[in-house]
Order: sequence, then structure tokens, then C-alpha cells
Amino acid sequence: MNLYAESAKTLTIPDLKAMKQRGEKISCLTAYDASFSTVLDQAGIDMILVGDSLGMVVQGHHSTLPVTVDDMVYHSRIVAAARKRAFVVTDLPFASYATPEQALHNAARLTQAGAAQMVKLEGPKLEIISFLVAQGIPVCGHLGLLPQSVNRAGGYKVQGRDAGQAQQLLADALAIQQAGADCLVLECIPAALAAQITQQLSIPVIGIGAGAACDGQVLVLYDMLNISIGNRPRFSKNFIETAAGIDAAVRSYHQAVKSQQFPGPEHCY
Ligand SMILES: Nc1nc(=O)c2c([nH]1)NC[C@@H]1CN(c3ccc(C(=O)N[C@@H](CCC(=O)O)C(=O)O)cc3)CN21
Ligand SMILES: CC(C)C(=O)C(=O)O
Ligand SMILES: [Mg+2]
Repeated sequence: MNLYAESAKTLTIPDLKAMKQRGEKISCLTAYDASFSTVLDQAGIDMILVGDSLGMVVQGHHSTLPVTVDDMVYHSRIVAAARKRAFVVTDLPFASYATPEQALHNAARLTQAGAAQMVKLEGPKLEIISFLVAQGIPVCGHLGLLPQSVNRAGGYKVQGRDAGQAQQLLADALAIQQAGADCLVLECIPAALAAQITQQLSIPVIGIGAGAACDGQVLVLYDMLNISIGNRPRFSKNFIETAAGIDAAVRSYHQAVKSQQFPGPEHCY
């Protein structure tokens, strides 16, 4: 028996980079449990994000701040164990990566023993990113709207609208790539700025409320299934209203991302 047969089926970072290079859009959704992980994987979703958005849609909190590393380890393990092909990324939660040592300790827990393949962290934390990468832990950056900084920002607002902010975001994106990140999420920024950043970076750029030019798209699963609590962001789309069920809705999203029909202008800033 080939010991590597199982892992060989799972998408890798080089696979994702090759998709960017050949212009194939990367489909991504969040998942937090084995059932949804299986549905997404069988629908062909390329990347599953175990997002700290679980603090809002699973735990019912008003922000992502109460989520702990223990919570993320638990959800990452059950999601990763259920999928065969999808690449699994997990969020380092609020205040879990303040120093390189703390970040390494927590990122190792999230990536060890069959958990996630990559950790995502919010903001241009260049020293933390390069330290994790040097230890062999793949990192996904996250710029634009940073939900873990909601108390400083005073709400969930579009970022990068003025020229100075836009220049800073582009500089931060380049610095994150330079620090060794293998992927970048852009959240809630003008489509034109996201297009410029995507074009200038060689690593895959996954957008949420960042326009159609990104290399891939991500949504919170419960938003596109229309079951999340409260108001949904304008950039999300209800895929269940035109589908026969959850599996069909996920397949419809996957197709819409691949064919560049999602996001449309109404989902962009
Ligand atoms: N269910 C859910 N979906 C998400 O997309 C999501 C979460 N939770 N939790 C973590 C963050 C928070 N996010 C949010 C939340 C609200 C808006 C929002 O209401 N945006 C306004 C724009 C406000 C402005 O004009 O500046 C919108 O109308 O879309 C955006 C992102 C994205 N993430
Ligand atoms: C919205 C995405 C990018 C995220 O970070 C999450 O689901 O936590
Ligand atoms: Mg998150």
C-alpha cells in the first residue's frame, strides 16, 4: 500500500499557484463541521476556510473576538478529516499571534496531526509571517476589512476607499508576499484596487467583497445558504433560492466562481 496515496489527492500550494497562473478561478467557502466539509469537497470546492466567523454563525456572538485557539483546533480537525481533495486553511483567532513564539505555538496546534494545511492571520504582521514560514508553516495574509479589529474600526466598513489607504494596502500586500505568505485574502475593498493587487502579486489572492478580478472567491457558507443570523453583507449572494437544496447551491456557487459570473457588479464596491 502506498502510504502517500491518501494525501496525494489533496490540493497543495503549488496546485493553487498553478491555478492562478493558468487563470482558473479558485472556489472557496467556509465550513466548520464534517457534514458541510463533505458537501463542499464533493461539489469540487477547491479551498475550505475554517473561519473564525464561526464565532458569529456557530457560536452566536456579535463578533469573532470570543473565538479561542481550542475552538479553532476542534473545528479544523473535524473539517480536515472529512474532506479528501479541498485545501484547508484555518484562522488564527483574535490575540493568538501577538509574538512569534505565541504564533508558532498556536499555528503548530492548528496544523499538526491532520488539521489545517495553512493558517490565516489578519493584518500586515510581517515579522510573525516570516517566522511561521521559516518554521515550515504556510501562511495566508488577510487585508482590507479586519474583523478582529472591529473595536478599533468602529464597525464592519469598506476599506481602501481613499488614495492614501489604497496605496498602503498595495504596499502591505507586496510586503506580506515578500515575507513569505503563500496566499492572501482581501476583504471588502474597492474592486479596482483588488484587481491591481491581484495583478501585482504572484501568490493567489482570494476576495470577499473585493470584486471579480481576484484569483478566487470566498463567502461565509451560512450567508450563501441564507441561514446566518441578522443582516448579511451586501457582497454575499443567496445561492439557495435558485437551487434544489444545499448540495445544488454549493455546486451553483462553484460554477459561478469558475465561470466568473459571481461576483457581479451588485456584490462589489
Ligand atoms: N456571517 C458572516 N459573514 C461574513 O462575511 C463575515 C462574518 N459573518 N463575520 C466576520 C466578518 C464580518 N464581515 C462583515 C460584516 C458586515 C459587513 C457589512 O455590513 N458591510 C456593509 C458595508 C458597510 C460600508 O458601506 O462601509 C455592506 O453593506 O456590505 C461586511 C463584512 C465579514 N465577515
Ligand atoms: C470571511 C473570511 C475571509 C474569514 O476570515 C472568516 O470566515 O472568518
Ligand atoms: Mg476570519
